[in-house]
Amino acid sequence: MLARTVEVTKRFGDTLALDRVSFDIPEGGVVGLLGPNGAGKSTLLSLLVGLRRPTSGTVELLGGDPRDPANRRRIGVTPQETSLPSTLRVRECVEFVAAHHPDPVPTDELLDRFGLADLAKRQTGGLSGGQRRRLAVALAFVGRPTLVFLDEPTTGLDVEARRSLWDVVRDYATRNTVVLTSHYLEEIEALADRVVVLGQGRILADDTVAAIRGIVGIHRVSLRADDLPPLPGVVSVERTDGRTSLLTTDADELVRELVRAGTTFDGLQVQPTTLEEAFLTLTGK
Ligand SMILES: Nc1ncnc2c1ncn2[C@@H]1O[C@H](COP(=O)(O)OP(=O)(O)OP(=O)(O)O)[C@@H](O)[C@H]1O
Repeated sequence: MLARTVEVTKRFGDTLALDRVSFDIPEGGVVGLLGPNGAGKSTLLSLLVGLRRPTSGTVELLGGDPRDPANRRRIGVTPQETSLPSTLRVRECVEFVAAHHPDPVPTDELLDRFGLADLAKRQTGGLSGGQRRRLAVALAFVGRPTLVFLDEPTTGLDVEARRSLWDVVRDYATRNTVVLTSHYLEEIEALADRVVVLGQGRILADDTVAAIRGIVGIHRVSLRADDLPPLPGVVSVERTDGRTSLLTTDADELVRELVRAGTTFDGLQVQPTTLEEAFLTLTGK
């Protein structure tokens, strides 16, 4: 086990950012943390990497305290927002970080791996947002970390840059371990086998990507009808202002069944649900 939290709660004043979160990071592969804005993903990472202390509960990193520098030296982190000294050149940034590690990746190799070789001499202040983001992610890998934490690593990257970063992460995770956060199931699907879904500070699901995909495939079908026949895949029903709203795992089949049953209805709408909505419905909160 590389890291774990046990019954971890984190409060910021009145805000309950994490609510009794227990979660393990075993060795090898990619763990995806998925959740909407404010779910607690960044807070969870900040506790795991020793930047913050939990209000209660315990956090372990590499068998010890995440605040111990000896443990932190073996991890790599890219926070959600990074500021790079604007007058330093790209190569100088990498060399600066490399100087803090006993066995860093050679600078040219790292720049090449992250598609930064042509930018080596540029000052970071002149880089585009996406180029800066790529450098910030690259810096997490300089020290050959056992465990890498990436908070929304591909924010601001174009499709090509995103795909090539995915390749690097995937390759790294064949020998080491990566934890990454994202709002997008697609990103996690491209990289991780396991997804931990956070919502309102709680773990809503911890499962394979395939299982989570099934849950997120839920749609909201809403319509006006007096009487509804039994319908397939329905996980919840709400009635407001004369409209009925059904959450279903198979919207197509539900609509076919409505027609087949000769139901009288109007105002039909089919919408994808948000992640949060899908999970909150399923967990009955
Ligand atoms: N330093 C802080 N002071 C006060 N509240 C905070 C602080 N950091 C986080 N929070 C609150 O804790 C909750 C969880 O925030 P967190 O940043 O962990 O969410 P997130 O899942 O990373 O969201 P996002 O996807 O927007 O980055 C939010 O309600 C946030 O407003």
